[in-house]
Amino acid sequence: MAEASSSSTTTQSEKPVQPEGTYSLEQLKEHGTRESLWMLLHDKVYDVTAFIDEHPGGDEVMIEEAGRDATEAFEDVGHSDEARDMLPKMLLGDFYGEKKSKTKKSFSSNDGSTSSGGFPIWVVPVALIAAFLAWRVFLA
Ligand code: HEM
Repeated sequence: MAEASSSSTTTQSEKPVQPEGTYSLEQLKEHGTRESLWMLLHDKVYDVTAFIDEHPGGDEVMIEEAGRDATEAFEDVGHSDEARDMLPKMLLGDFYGEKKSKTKKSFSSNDGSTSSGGFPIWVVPVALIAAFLAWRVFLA
């Protein structure tokens, strides 16, 4: 009854609210058997349970890709337009969140690079010494 959700102090600090009709990796993983088989193709989640036995490429490959991102496998086969036209019927919704369980891909800008605005501090004295030596050599 009480509809007092004005400025609710949500204690959900980490996770943003998942939009309705979207499916997360966790949900996808829960449907990884032939009893209930979901797969992710091009950021969309499909329920392919009823299609497993009808799949011209066999059920094994489908089960292998169950509950995960099957985009690469699907594209590697070079499925026909006919195959792609079957997809909308099995569509559940959009994918939500990260596809992989957070792979650490932090690019720590390595020192030593002369990239814009950041060269090692020792370059300055070395350059000065080199300049000084060059000056001496040419004047000698
Ligand atoms: C819902 C998703 C999928 C649909 C609707 C689908 C549909 C089809 C269809 C219609 C074919 C017949 C050939 C064609 O028209 O391209 C086929 C063949 C095949 N599919 Fe799928 N497929 C799906 C997912 C997958 C996945 C995830 C794999 C994993 C590798 C896969 C592997 C194959 C293979 C190996 C063939 C046999 C190709 C051949 O013998 O020439 N399919 N699929």
